[in-house]
Amino acid sequence: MALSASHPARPKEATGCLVMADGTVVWGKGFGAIGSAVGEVCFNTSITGYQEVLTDPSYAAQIVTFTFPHIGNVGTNEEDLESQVESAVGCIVREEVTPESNFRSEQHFAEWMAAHGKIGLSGIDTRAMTRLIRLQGAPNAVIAHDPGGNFDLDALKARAAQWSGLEGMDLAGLVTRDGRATWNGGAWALGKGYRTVGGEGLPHVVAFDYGAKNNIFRKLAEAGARVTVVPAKTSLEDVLELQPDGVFLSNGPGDPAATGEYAVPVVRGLLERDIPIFGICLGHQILALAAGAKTMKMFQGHRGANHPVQRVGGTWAENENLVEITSMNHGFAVDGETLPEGVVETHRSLFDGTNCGISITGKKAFGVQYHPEASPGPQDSFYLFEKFVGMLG
Ligand SMILES: NC(=O)CC[C@H](N)C(=O)O
Repeated sequence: MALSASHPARPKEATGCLVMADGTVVWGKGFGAIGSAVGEVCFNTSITGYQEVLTDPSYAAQIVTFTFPHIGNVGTNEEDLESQVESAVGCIVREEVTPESNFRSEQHFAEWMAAHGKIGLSGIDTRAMTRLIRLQGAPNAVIAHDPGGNFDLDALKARAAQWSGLEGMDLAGLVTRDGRATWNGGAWALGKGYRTVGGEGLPHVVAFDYGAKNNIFRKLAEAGARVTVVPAKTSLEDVLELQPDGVFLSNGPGDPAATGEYAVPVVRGLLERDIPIFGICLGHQILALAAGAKTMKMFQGHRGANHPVQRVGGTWAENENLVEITSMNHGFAVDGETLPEGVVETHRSLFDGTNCGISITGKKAFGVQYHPEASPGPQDSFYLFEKFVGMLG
């Protein structure tokens, strides 16, 4: 169904809609949870991994448009969840979800969406939606599903328009875990599931959970670390008491600048004490803020599994110019123009030149804007986990 700002009448068969803050209404077929949810509409160009994308907490308060037309066709399973906490509120897809066809599937995608409280909208011209986001920026919108087809468009529009948007929003505090945990999950193998790794005597990584994807902790553990995961608001004293050999800063949702009250000062304290640090995505942004740089909301975020990133210097100079194909999911970025002295840009996006990595001169501290843990996505950047754990002790 085409996009229109003219409030087209509801087609008889429409059981779902997206209503944007400017009043644009898109009709489709609803699936998954019944009800409505507000969020920022983004697009993701990954061809595989919809279940991992939809359970990545970095997507909290977002509605994901999948550019790949067939979503849901391999069903869902319990193993491919990246978290159990709040994540994407819904998704927009081209084709109606078909019966699942995969030997690993345990549940139909639409049932899984319903069980996880996520709203789906199918039959949408996702190319037009993507073009709209590219040309106008990511809109705030309400996604709604009602099998009876009753929608109060004025109320939905008002809700979308009144929503504050992601800028300035602190969501990491919302999706983080409550308590401290020892992480010992490792790599997955067919028929065996996730293996158990870890143990005493290994370098100790204290990992902040700002809304982490499970595969990050698996990769750290597989690289040979003993991993203790701590909540987002853990104090500097509590981290130091755990005697970390290194500290990891995870991905997470919301505006990085909104973590300035809790995460940024703690990371500044860790930097002052020369504790090795590795940050991914939100963690990268927090590291940059702690080092004195600024972050900004991007006009268009980066979300997909084929984003080329070039190594441009810093501690990576030995492999300068090499390109990594990366998995990404971010709508904010470190402003490369604001890097203070002593903070070196290590990676840059080949799509738009935005900052994709930093390292801190004279310290074992670095971060990348992309997702080296993949899940979904290419595995070019797994080396970062080994690099970090190799620095410790
Ligand atoms: N994946 C992430 O950690 C996202 C970081 C941040 N919330 C952003 O959108 O830029």
